[in-house]
Amino acid sequence: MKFTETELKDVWVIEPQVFGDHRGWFMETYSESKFKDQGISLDFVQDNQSFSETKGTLRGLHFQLNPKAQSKLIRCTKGVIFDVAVDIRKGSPNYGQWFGIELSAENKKQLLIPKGFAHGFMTLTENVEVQYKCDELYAPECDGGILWNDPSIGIKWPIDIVPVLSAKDETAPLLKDANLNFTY
Ligand SMILES: Cc1cn([C@H]2C[C@H](O)[C@@H](COP(=O)(O)OP(=O)(O)O[C@H]3O[C@@H](C)C(=O)[C@@H](O)[C@H]3O)O2)c(=O)[nH]c1=O
Repeated sequence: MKFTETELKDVWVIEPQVFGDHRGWFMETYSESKFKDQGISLDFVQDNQSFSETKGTLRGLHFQLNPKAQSKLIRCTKGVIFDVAVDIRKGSPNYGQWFGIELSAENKKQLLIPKGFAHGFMTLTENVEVQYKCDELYAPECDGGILWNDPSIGIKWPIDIVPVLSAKDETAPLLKDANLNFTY
């Protein structure tokens, strides 16, 4: 398992060791001890999976507020996504900055997004499955969102289209108007 910290402190790209043989391949997708060796200690309590039919579907940017903030370990198990983390911790030197990476069933990369970050992804193929682990349970009363194309963040989404969005995501607030309770 290879861990690479991104230019956004605390956001990690994790690449598995893939063992191939005549049957196919095997990989570990999470190892408590290997994460701890990197100084990353998380207690995952919920696993999620989503399916998006249409290329250009965008889910995000989402977070849960304290005290139900979530760290997420994200991977794409079918198709390709552009996965994005935005630092929304007030007082962080990277406040409002984003990191994006292609995750795919083929490249098997994972993105680790800590508490205090918003998360979103755009599907770059049809029929995309995304799976992620969370270290806090779903708490709809703490649900929060930021508009996917907030110009103050300036995410460069790879496909220049009006994406397929949920009704909630279409009307999400700008970062400057979002109700946030994360501190750095
Ligand atoms: C996130 C979530 C949703 N739900 C329900 C609520 C709703 O009726 C339905 C669909 O929820 P959403 O529209 O919020 O699903 P979605 O837009 O896929 O939300 C997800 O987006 C990505 C980017 C994330 O980072 C996730 O944490 C989550 O916010 O599923 C749960 O029951 N448990 C959960 O953990």
